[in-house]
Amino acid sequence: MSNPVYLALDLPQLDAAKALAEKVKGHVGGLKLGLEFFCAHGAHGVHEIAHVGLPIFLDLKLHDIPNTVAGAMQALHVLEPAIVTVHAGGGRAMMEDAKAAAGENCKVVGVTMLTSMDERDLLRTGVSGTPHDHVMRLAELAQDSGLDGIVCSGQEVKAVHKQWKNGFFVVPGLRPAGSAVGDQKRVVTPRAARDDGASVLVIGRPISRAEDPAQAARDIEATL
Ligand SMILES: O=c1ccn([C@@H]2O[C@H](COP(=O)(O)O)[C@@H](O)[C@H]2O)c(=O)[nH]1
Repeated sequence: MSNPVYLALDLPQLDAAKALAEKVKGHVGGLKLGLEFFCAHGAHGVHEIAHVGLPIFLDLKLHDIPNTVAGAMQALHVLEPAIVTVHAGGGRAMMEDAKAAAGENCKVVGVTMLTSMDERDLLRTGVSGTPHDHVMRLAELAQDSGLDGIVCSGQEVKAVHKQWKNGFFVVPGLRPAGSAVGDQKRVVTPRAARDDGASVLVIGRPISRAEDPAQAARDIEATL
């Protein structure tokens, strides 16, 4: 089985991001580039990181009208990402058009409810009910829209996996036992997420901020 860990390269400096990716490349299965990296370094930065030789996950969380999101997906073909995220809250037409416009080998996954939010945060956005119910509702919409899978927390992945057997499930908000939680609220360990059906384990600070990132990545790999 290939390594399901994708390292989130949330670093402002391109050189530092490249150096980190080179250090851990033997112990992770892919590299995730998000808004912080893409806003700072754009397509050039993605090409630079692609030289490391691991699959690239562009976590851009696209959320706009269908025509605009489809145009953005088209523009990403040249970067050959393995995975791209859109917000499931963008609705059915947006997700259908995003998937139709994606490159042939690119998985499109819908972000359901950010792992940094809990039930109280959800209520403040005007949505009553539990994170579980909200994630299940958006997972069904993403599946009906033809997406490959969703992003959810490790607290929901078991239930989603039961409902969507061949779905592709990306799980961030992962913390090895004893590590700092930071701004994440719906957190589980990497092992628990994998056991519950996660396809990809997204891990950032527990590796990138460790004194020895390669050792931290090895330690996580050993728990899986
Ligand atoms: O719901 C979500 C969606 C995306 N993320 C991203 O994952 C990483 C997590 O980083 P850590 O340092 O391990 O907390 C980060 O890039 C987020 O943008 C998420 O955390 N939750």
